[in-house]
Amino acid sequence: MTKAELIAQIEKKSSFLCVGLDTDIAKIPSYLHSLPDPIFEFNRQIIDHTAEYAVAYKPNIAFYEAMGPKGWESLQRTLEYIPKDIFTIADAKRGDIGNTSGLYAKAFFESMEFDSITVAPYMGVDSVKPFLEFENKWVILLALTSNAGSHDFQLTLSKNGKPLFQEVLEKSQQWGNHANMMYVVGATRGEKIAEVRQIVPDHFFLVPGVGAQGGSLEEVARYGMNKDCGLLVNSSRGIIYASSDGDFALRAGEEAKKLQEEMKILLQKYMN
Ligand SMILES: O=c1ccn([C@@H]2O[C@H](COP(=O)(O)O)[C@@H](O)[C@H]2O)c(=O)[nH]1
Repeated sequence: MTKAELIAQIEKKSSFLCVGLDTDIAKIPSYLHSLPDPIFEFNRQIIDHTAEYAVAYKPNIAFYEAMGPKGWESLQRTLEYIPKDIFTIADAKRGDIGNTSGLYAKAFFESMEFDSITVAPYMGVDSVKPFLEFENKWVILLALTSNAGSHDFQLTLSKNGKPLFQEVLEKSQQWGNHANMMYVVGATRGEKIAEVRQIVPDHFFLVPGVGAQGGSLEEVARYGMNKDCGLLVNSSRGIIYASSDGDFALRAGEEAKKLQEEMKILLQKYMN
């Protein structure tokens, strides 16, 4: 998907919502377990009830890998079911020496046809460049993550006085086709989002951490929004596990709608 197509979706739906498909067999209603592909059936119903409010879906690959070959099948079916005008993110957090990264890229961009993949930057330029060689495909680089452990490295100052997340942002601007790069910036990082936005004014951010992790959607929009919106805000558990009963998909739709309504107001207030 192109950047213009993504922006058009955001405008059309007045939404920058990404629904996280962190589908855990232990958490889905037990009556689905007797079906041939319970994970896909759960996702199908979630997609049916949230697609009008969402501009992106983000299956977290760990949840599917953990199920073995059946999990990969559920993932492929889910990807095929997502409407084609909605942006898809493989949250796989890959990155390795060049030839291996090239095969990760092929797996997620060609075999599976995701629009984007999350990539860890810490092996450097040759581990990221292979992902940037695919037209209209996107690398979403981990910059400042939402978890407490981001203090261990990302927020620690290097010998030239800059935090590592800043080095990642600055350095990655020199890598290959960096226009097709987005950055992961956690919603739990508050005002730090403004610092990130200053360094990369034009790039999209994938922002996990609202909902179950407690990040503020208002703060994300206030500090992170740019002229194109520039944000894809993810909520996984807060939407897909809004109910553990037979009304799970309806409740997911209601949660997605609530977020979309807030987003509509925030777009009017902060998009500049
Ligand atoms: O910094 C990061 C990077 C990725 N994630 C992923 O996003 C979702 C968040 O799920 P919630 O249930 O909405 O908390 C999940 O897939 C994480 O692996 C993140 O949380 N933080």
